[in-house]
Amino acid sequence: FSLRKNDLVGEKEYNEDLDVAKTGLLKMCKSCKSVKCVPQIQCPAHVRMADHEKPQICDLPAGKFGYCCKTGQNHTAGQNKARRAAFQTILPPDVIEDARKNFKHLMHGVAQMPVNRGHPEFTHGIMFHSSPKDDLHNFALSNSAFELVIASQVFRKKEQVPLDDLITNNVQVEFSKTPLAQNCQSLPICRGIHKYRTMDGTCNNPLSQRLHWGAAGQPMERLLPPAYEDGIWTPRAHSKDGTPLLSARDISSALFADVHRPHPKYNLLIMQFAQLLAHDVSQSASVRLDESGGLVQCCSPGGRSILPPEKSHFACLPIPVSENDEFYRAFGVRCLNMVRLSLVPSADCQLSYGKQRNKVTHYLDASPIYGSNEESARDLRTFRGGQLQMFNDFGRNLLPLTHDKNACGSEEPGSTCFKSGDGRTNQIISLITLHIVFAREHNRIADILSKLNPSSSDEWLYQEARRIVIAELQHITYNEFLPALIGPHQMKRFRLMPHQKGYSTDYNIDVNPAITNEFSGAAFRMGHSSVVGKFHIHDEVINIPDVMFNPSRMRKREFYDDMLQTLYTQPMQEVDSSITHGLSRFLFRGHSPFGLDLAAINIQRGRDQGIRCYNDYLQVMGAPKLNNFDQFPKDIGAKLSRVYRTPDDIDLWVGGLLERAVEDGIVGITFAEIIADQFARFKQGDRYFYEYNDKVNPGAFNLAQLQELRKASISRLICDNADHLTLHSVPVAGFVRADFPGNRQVRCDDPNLPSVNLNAWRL
Ligand code: HEM
Ligand SMILES: [Ca+2]
Repeated sequence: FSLRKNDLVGEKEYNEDLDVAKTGLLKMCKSCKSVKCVPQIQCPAHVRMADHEKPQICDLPAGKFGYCCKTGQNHTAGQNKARRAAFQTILPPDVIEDARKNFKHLMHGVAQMPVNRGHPEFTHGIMFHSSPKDDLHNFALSNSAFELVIASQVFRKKEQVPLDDLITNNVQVEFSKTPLAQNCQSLPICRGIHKYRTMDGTCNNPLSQRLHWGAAGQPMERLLPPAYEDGIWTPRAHSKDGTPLLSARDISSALFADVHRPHPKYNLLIMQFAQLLAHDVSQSASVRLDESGGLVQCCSPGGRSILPPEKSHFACLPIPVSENDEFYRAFGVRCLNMVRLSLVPSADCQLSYGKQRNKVTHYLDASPIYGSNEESARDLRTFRGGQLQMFNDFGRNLLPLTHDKNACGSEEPGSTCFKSGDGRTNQIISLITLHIVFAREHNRIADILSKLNPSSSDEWLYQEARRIVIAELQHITYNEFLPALIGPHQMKRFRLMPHQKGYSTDYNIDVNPAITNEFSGAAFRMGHSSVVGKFHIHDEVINIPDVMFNPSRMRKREFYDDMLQTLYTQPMQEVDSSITHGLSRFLFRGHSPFGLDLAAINIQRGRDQGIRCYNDYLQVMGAPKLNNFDQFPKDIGAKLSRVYRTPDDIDLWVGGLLERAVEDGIVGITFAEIIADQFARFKQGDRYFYEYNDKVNPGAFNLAQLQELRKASISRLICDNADHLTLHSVPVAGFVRADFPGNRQVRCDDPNLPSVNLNAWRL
């Protein structure tokens, strides 16, 4: 459905906004001096300001006003600094003592229920896996963050700190000046200026206090303050009217049926590309039992019941299943395992709410291909000719194989499991296909560069090919993918379209590129609705749960080409209130008769991440809140009213999916805005973005190279890296269904499919 009637892009409302401006509550300015004119969502503190405090309004390129606003960092920060001195700014010793006691108690009370290999919840755990070393590191960091979070809880209670001050970072207590300082993280050290981006994303922003921005391991940011019940880490569990919220599983089964609704325009390749992007910019980590990465179990065997509190790990957030559940009833399942996300101390190490750790580089930098730290990057290289390792399978280059038994969860001898820069590569076989495309592209480019410049070193070839691959990925994302996803209107308002010529001047040193909880915990999970339950490959029908963490089919000679063809020809599913049972009943089922429910997981995860309810995001975009279920279309309103007490309770992921898609886009307006904000950060906050000149980017492309990179397209990329056994032609518009009017199928050698000419890299 559309919110247009009561908000956002309607011409009438735009004029009304201007009337308000003229009558004086809001001031109008033609252009913003020293600050930028941004859409309201990029100036989110405006919702907490009185009318006379609001920033000046200004015109945005595609209509609707924006705010003159210094934006891009610390959105949840308080506006009223004067209030800060109201409470203690030092941490009293008894708070520290109590915090340490509480922390020890939590760590000793942990349950030791095993999570068995092969079970759906074991496979769910693999989603957060990267390497044994990283598990160890994560365990230590997460414990540090918990000790600080507990200290914050004790302090808040003792000092009676108002919730509002806490969630807007208005309490100035620095742990670095207390005995808890050993839990603080140190800032990275950057020596000189790097021509190439670092593997872990450090040293991107040039200011000394911001060298960690966007780096792997840094916390997720937020658009709005968290919705924790205690302001710190207790998940939202109550309706605005004080009654308990319904279980995420009940909401999932009432609202998200499995209805086949093929998208009239877009194909599955766009779904698959979206997942690769999601993995590039976000990987959270679940809390672990011990240093070796043992998984936490919150349900009794067989999911028969939720473990009682005295046997439960402190990070348990299991999903209750009703006795009469339409699906799980048949198996006697009353509990779906769910463990809360790991936290990380923030760089300023101040008393605050819990901040979730992102394990990968926040930047859009092809980290799933190269890795998010120096060590995993080295592990993927051959150190000859700039090449990445490949597994040569009877003449076809596939990703290298791995023996890490946690990468696919299977211990069967001889089973196939691939290695890449990301621990989730084997999650679904179509994702592996795209990984192979990009890894082959790297090697193809390194090979051409070495022929053009025979005396160049392995390091130069590797870094230069990497820089080109990242540029291609960024260009395809901003030129082909994003316009399809969020529509042309948002592209203009957020200034996201690539330039046709010359350099972009959009770099903004004040923009923190970090992903927001709203993006990774809700908006970009829109992709789960676009997934299809069955792949059709010639006469074979493959149920998706059968190819999750089970990639052996990739070794069939023609499978890679065939899978690519399927991604081109099969439509994606509409992004709406339908989720395939392959995800909502059988997720990671393996050999079990039932699996997990990803829709319920997304809802529960949103509560874990402290994401506010849907209505708050309508407000931050400048749209009125929904006060009544009657404001939704009849059937949706009726269903919603059965699972939520008031419209103020609706989870963001749910509300966003129920909206009608924006014009010429795939997602509704709320997700479109959150996604647009995020991709604006990836662009404005990344010094190494491919369109910047050498005043900004120490590894800038020259103009001739940049002009070549603008020829990159998803279809050229696939053509250049296919086996050409069954795939010989591609549609010109690669994300659009081949049968969509106006889309043409061309042979891979057709000159109408331009190529990036690497002669521009001859030294
Ligand atoms: C193809 C089938 C897919 C499966 C089986 C799958 C499964 C999962 C699972 C199990 C999680 C972790 C859930 C949690 O515990 O919170 C997850 C997270 C996520 N998924 Fe998917 N997903 C799929 C496709 C996609 C697609 C197409 C997108 C596209 C945009 C996407 C975006 C995300 C995002 C943004 C996250 C959060 C990542 C993080 O911050 O950790 N997924 N997915
Ligand atoms: Ca990345």
